[in-house]
Amino acid sequence: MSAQPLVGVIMGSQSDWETMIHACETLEALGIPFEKDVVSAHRTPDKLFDYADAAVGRGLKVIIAGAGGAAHLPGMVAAKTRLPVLGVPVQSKALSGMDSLLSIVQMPAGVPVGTLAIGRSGAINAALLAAATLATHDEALAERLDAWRERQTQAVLDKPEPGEA
Ligand SMILES: Nc1c(C(=O)O)ncn1[C@@H]1O[C@H](COP(=O)(O)O)[C@@H](O)[C@H]1O
Repeated sequence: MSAQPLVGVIMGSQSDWETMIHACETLEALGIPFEKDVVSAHRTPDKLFDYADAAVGRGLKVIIAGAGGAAHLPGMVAAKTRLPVLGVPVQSKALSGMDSLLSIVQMPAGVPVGTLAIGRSGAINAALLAAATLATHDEALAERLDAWRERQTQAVLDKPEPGEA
């Protein structure tokens, strides 16, 4: 997207993309400019510090951070910026994402990370929470978000009854 990104979507590894794509697709559907990048607290710590330090100045309003396993990325970003950080636990192979969830959720008081559900649902909901946050100051986005919610409701209502084709 060419407009000034308002949401930064970062992930610990390229391998998280199959989860984090759902956050990006949701932001895209809502017309929210975003950027995406791989940033790792473990593998690229200097890049993480630079990213978090520069985030406010670059005009980002919310950061969505997805990571799996020893998922320190969201917490470390939150430690370095006052922007709201939404953490998405990526489903890990060894422990099905419980490790990711617990690594992200149990932050010490004073350094908040808004922790979402494991996997695709969490990625989508992170984007929706980012949208809801931005929509408090953006009437046009608020209308797009309302329309998105209405379409979701209608899609459920339009489904055939269970057991029907
Ligand atoms: N949890 C983190 C962090 C971090 O928290 O900084 N950096 C990479 N990772 C995670 O390692 C997992 C395996 O990564 P690879 O597939 O690259 O081996 C990924 O889910 C990633 O988020």
